Amino acid sequence: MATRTRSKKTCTVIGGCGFLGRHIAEQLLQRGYAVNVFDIRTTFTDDRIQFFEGNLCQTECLLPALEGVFAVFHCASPPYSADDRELFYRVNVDGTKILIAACKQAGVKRLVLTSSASVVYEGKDIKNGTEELPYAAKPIDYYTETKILQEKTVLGADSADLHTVAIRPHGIFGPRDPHMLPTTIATARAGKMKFMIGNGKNLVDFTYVENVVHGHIIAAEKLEAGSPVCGKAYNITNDDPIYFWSFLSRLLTGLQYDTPKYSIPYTVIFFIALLVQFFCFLLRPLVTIRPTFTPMRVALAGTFHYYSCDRAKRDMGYAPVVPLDKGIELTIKAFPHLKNSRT
Ligand SMILES: NC(=O)C1=CN([C@@H]2O[C@H](COP(=O)(O)OP(=O)(O)OC[C@H]3O[C@@H](n4cnc5c(N)ncnc54)[C@H](O)[C@@H]3O)[C@@H](O)[C@H]2O)C=CC1
Ligand SMILES: CC(C)=CCC[C@@H](C)[C@H]1CC[C@H]2C3=C(CC[C@]12C)[C@@]1(C)CCC(=O)C[C@@H]1CC3
Repeated sequence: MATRTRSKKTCTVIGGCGFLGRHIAEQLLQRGYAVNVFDIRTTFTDDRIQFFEGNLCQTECLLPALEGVFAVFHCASPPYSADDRELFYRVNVDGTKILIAACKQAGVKRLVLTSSASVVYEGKDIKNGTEELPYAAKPIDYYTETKILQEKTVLGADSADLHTVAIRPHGIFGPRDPHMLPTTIATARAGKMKFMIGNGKNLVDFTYVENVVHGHIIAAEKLEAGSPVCGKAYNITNDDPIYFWSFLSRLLTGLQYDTPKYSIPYTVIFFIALLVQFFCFLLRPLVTIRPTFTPMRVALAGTFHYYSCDRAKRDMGYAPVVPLDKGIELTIKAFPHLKNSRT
């Protein structure tokens, strides 16, 4: 049972049992806040945290977790790999509207949304992209389509009653990451990490989770009447783009797997991924096949996508707190169970 001191400000983390949400909750505790976690599942226990299990689409579940709260961090979402349009719309779009209304009802004054830098990405190169870029007219998947609608809704709700801000991280990695590192290792274990997509020289942002957390917390602290952060979106990265394949190779070598030795031209593999997607679609009535290399993953692996975080530096004094090399080292250390046992 969480013990509360009157003097402590309380924050609620929606999606606080997920990868990023749990890191936000733990860092808030470190910085002296009391913490509520709201999630549809409970994945860990901590005596200092008050847990609320429920669906954010239900106001009656949300309200008890929002009473008397200083700031709400909204980082709940279905996983980006879920191929379920209806679920994305229900949680990211409808659920976010329900959360905004519940925040207003509970008198919450600050709402920080975890958006994504990919709201402006259409599968084509982005180099040092700023927040001024237009939203993707053709988002690469339902995940991105609903992240755009979610961000517009949250920023549009900014008012004197409820101040809002959207943080746009990119390629989050770190201890307990359930996505990037496990997918990379699973691909290597399946023997599918033999080829590099393109020439390997496409720069991409990979952001250590503690930097993403730091961006969220300083944004919440700045979120008050008259502040430039109200109603705005902010890219939060490590400010140190790296070649996509160098990054993956460092994770692979760190866990003692071989790195890709050959490369295939980007357009060739993109075309193959499109063909595979088409055949999977034709076969759908008979069998469901989930290919590893979808056109979306090929695009993410073969194009430039790195972003400027100058706006966050200027408006909220953001600077990464963990350098990329250190982040990679800490991440590798956190996954001893994924080390290659065959070497
Ligand atoms: N992982 C990445 O590289 C990036 C993630 N993001 C965003 O960061 C946020 C957090 O992502 P992760 O921590 O990686 O994902 P995650 O899947 O680890 O965490 C999401 C959490 O939301 C919870 N959730 C889902 N639906 C819910 C519902 N209806 N009600 C209550 N809780 C619900 C899940 O149970 C889970 O614990 C998401 O909004 C995602 O779009 C943005 C950019 C990059
Ligand atoms: C080729 C191969 C097997 C690569 C493995 C790494 C990928 C799993 C990641 C590389 C770039 C990542 C990324 C995301 C998820 C994981 C990757 C595809 C996001 C789609 C996660 C959600 C977002 O908001 C945007 C991210 C962009 C980069």
